[in-house]
Amino acid sequence: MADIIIKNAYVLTMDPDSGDLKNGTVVIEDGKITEIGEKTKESADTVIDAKGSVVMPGLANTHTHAAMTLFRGYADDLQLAEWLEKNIWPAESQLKAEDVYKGSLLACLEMIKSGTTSFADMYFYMDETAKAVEASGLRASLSHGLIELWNEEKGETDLKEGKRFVRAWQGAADGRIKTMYGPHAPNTCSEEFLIKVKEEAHKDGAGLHIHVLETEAELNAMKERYGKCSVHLLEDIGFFGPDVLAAHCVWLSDGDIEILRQRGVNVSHNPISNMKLASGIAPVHKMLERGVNVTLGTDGCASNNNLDLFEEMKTAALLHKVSTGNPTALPARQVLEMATVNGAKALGTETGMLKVGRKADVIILDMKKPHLTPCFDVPSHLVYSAKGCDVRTTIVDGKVLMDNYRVLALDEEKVIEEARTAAEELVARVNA
Ligand SMILES: O=c1[nH]cnc2c1ncn2[C@@H]1O[C@H](CO)[C@@H](O)[C@H]1O
Ligand SMILES: [Zn+2]
Repeated sequence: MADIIIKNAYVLTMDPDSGDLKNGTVVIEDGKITEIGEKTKESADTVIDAKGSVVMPGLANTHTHAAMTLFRGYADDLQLAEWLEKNIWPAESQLKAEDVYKGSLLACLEMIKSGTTSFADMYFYMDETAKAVEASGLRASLSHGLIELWNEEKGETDLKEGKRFVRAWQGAADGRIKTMYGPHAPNTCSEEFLIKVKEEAHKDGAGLHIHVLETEAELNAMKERYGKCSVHLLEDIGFFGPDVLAAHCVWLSDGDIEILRQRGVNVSHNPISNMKLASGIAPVHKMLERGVNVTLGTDGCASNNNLDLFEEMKTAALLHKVSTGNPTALPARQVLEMATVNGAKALGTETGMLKVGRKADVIILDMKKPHLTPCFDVPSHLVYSAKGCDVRTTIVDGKVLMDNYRVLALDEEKVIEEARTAAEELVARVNA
């Protein structure tokens, strides 16, 4: 007997070896997809009639700072340096562990409700984010942010905490939690420090999550300090490999793109954050053309201001059409690939496709809505018309976290209320 059968759905597999099914069935057992077809002979405890719905792989948010939900709308319409150094960092200095728990739990709730089933995070008090992931049922790759700022002592302290975190949580929550090292950026960590972090990550078999060339200011600072850009510095110290997740990658030269491709680096494109902070436009069209694994991220809620990957998909598709002057750039299916298949590859998670043997991270979208009617092309609707709130059911690791808009994994009202109170008290401490 299976655990879950989803029937009568449009099945968007995202599997290059098999097409979509207009009216199909997905069977889930022991956390995995065991059958996909027109019909099944199986029976199951839970049978979901998905008539008028689309079933597809859950989305992967490859760059966020979950607890920054607490700073949603806190410091908008500012330059990145002023935003980060004058507003966000002083506010973060007042953060307590329990704030990070409440903010992360709010983020998990928002992700479950908008179809994101896995995410990559870099922040502080990461035990709390890990506990929130554990409680929520989501899948995540978590790292403690290392901001050395050329202070050797701070570097040591951060790295020690990063290592403790990696060792404490690697493979936790039935393997739903993976850990990474999170050196913040090449302009906030020294060359020597980045080398040390890379060595520790290799020793522990953990990945590396880093911001790269987000702003022109970073590019200029790197050229001044080292006579080369961040990508060349990281290349020269042997930092790059398929275990690296590089967020932003806005200010790339063609040579940089070639390095990222050769090293199999995973790029997290965050169009909304880049547009909001006016950081620039990442050369995503070129990267994809050359075969770089480009994925999608929202960045934190202070620079987005939500975690809805459906919004991110639409923004990516539109931004690269207007920036290349080519309306055929980033078509809907390619954008969906970035948010599913490519994201899963970057996080190393055996998800991202509906395929027999893959882990069952699955979402169901309700298509019987005014803004989704009529429907000639499902991928096109998912990118250009749908919103996260059209997701009615979210399944991770074969467990139903939200059933027909009802969140089972968390107490929704309590999570919202506690995060709201924590955020207000935090801002009161900052202003005191
Ligand atoms: O877009 C961004 N660029 C640079 N830093 C960021 C961005 N968003 C969040 N953080 C900062 O990264 C640290 C996580 O370890 C936090 O200080 C967070 O505020
Ligand atoms: Zn970030």
